[in-house]
Amino acid sequence: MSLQTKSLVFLQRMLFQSFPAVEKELSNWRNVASLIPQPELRKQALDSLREKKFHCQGGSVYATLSPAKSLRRQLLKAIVSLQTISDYLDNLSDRSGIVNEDAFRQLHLAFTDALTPEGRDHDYYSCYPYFRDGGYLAALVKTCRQALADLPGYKKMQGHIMELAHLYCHLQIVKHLEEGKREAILKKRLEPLAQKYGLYWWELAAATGSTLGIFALMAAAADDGSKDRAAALKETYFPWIGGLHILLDYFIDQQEDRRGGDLNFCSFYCSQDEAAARFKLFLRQAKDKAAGLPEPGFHLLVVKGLPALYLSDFKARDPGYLSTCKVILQEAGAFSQQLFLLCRFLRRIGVI
Ligand SMILES: CC(C)=CCC/C(C)=C/CC/C(C)=C/CC/C(C)=C/CC/C(C)=C/CC/C(C)=C/CC/C(C)=C/COP(=O)(O)OP(=O)(O)O
Repeated sequence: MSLQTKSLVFLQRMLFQSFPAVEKELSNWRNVASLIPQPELRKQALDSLREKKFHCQGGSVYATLSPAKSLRRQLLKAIVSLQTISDYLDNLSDRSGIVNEDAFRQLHLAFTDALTPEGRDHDYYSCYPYFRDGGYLAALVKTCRQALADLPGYKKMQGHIMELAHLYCHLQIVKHLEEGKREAILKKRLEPLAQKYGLYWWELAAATGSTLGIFALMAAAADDGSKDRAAALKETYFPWIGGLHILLDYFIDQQEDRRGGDLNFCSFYCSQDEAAARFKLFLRQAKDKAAGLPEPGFHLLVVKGLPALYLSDFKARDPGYLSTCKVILQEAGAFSQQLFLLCRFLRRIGVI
C-alpha cells in the first residue's frame, strides 16, 4: 500500500469511526458540565466543549492508530478527556478575568495528574476564586487515568509524556500572566533549548503548547511501544510537528490576539516573509522526521493535514496573510492542498 493510500485509510477511520465516538464522549461531558453548580465554571466548561470541539476531533485521529478495537476506545477516552481538561483550563486562565500565577499552577496539576494513573489527587481550585464544579475536573482526571492504565506500554512512554506535559503546563501558566512579564519568563526558560534546535525562543514556546506529541506517545503505548520508538516520536513532535501545529494556530489568530492584548508567537517575526520561511523550515523538518517513523503514512497525514485544517479557517482569509498561506500550502504539497479543499467542504457542511 502506498503512503498516500495508507493516509487515506487513517482519514476514513477518523471521519467515520472516531468523529462519531468523539461526539458521544463530548455529549457525556456536556451533561456533566451542565450540572456544574458555580455559574462561571459551568459557562467556561460548556463554552470550551462547544467552541473547541475540533481540538478533540483532531486529537481523535491518534485513536485510529491502534489495531485493537478495545484499545482504540480507551485511547479515544484518554485523548478526549485530556484535551477537554486542556481546553477548560485554557478558558479558566484566559476568560474569567483572573490573573494569578499560583491559581494557574494549581489548576494545571489536573493536566499532569490525568497523565499519572498511579498518582494522588490535588485540590485544583485551592487558589482560584471559584471552586464548586460538582466534581467535573476530578471526573475528567479520573477518566483519563483509568483509560491510560489500560494501555499496555504506558509506563515506557510516561517519562517522555510527563516531560512534554510539564513544558505544556509551564507555557499555559505563564502565557496568561501580565503583558511584558510573560515574554521575559518564557524567553529566559526556553532560549537555551531553542538555541540547541536553531529556533527562536517563541518558536520553541509554541512547540510546548501542542498536545499532539502526548497523543502520539499515548497511541504508541497502546501498541506496547519500545523506548527507541518513544524517543523518535518525541524528537519528531517536539519541536517540529508541535511547533508547526501551534504556530499555525497563532498565525490565524493574529488579529484576534492583537485586539485582545493576548500573547501571539507569530507577532515576533519581523515580516510575513520571515514567517513564511520559518513555516517552510518547520514543514521540511516535520516531513523528514515523520517519514522515518513507524507508520509514516499516519504521521505524514498529520503534518499535511495541519496546514489544511488551520488555513481553511475563515480567519486565514485576511488579504495580509494570503501570500504566507500560499507559501505554506505549496511547501506542504499536493496532498495537503487536496486536504485543504476537503476541510473547506467539511466546514461548509458543518462537520467541523
Ligand atoms: C476537525 C478536524 C480535525 C477535521 C478533520 C478534517 C480533515 C480532513 C483534516 C485533515 C487531516 C488531519 C489528520 C489533520 C490534523 C488534525 C489534527 C491533529 C488537529 C489538531 C487539533 C488539536 C489537538 C488541537 C489542540 C490545540 C491546542 C493544544 C490548544 C492549546 C493551546 C491553545 C493554543 C489554546 C488556544 O486555543 P484556541 O482554539 O485558539 O482558542 P482561544 O484562543 O479562543 O482560547
